[in-house]
Amino acid sequence: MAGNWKMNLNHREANLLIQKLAASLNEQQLTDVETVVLPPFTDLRTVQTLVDGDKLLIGYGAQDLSPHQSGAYTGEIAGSMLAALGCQYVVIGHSERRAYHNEDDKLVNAKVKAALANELTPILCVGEGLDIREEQRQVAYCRGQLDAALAGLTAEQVVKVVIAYEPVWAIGTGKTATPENAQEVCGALRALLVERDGRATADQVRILYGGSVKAANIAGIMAQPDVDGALVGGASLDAEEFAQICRFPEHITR
Ligand SMILES: O=C(CO)COP(=O)(O)O
Repeated sequence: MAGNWKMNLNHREANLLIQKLAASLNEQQLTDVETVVLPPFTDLRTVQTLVDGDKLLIGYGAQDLSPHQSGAYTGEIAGSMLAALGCQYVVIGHSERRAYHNEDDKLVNAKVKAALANELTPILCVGEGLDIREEQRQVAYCRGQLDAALAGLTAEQVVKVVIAYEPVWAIGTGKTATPENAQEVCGALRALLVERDGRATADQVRILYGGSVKAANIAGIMAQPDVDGALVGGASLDAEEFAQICRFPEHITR
């Protein structure tokens, strides 16, 4: 379960949210469900200090990285810098970056390679806009995005990638895809991985769903065979709500 904080919470607020989250989830729950936060860059040192100091079983990562290793790229953050801060994950190709920063498939592919070169796990986002959904082209569109993002990667590298299917029309809108909508595309993405690298590789890759995930709808989404987790935006800013999402196995067995 990964919480994408987007451009919210300064480092003091981050401190508070991590402490509340740690208090809401016991060690068993954090062992059963891998829990990850993805704060703004300026919060990462604070999160690292808390996680290390209190030995919290909470993973963390960044929301973007530069495709370059170092050099004259004003305003950019290199993968090696994130790794040095103990990050395990980095979001790549979020629809907000594709839309507001013109990130295309080629750049997304370069960023995936930069993440892997620095031993960071990419959380690679794909997802269709409303126009594509209305034309019922979501499967082909998302498969195309995934194929382009993974270009040139070996099967060994592909197993290290986490994929997040986030339909743009469901992000921050309160309109969650139905569990069947999520399964349709997540299943098609896994099928592409089978075609590309074989069943054994495809089965090891974790595929997340994202878009208006809340405690109230997580169980239905997680019950789908090709959904292995969630990428949560707004609801991850509320410690108790995010903790409830992370406790989803209890909802499923109930
Ligand atoms: O974009 C998202 C996570 O990356 C989803 O955001 P919301 O959960 O706020 O819809």
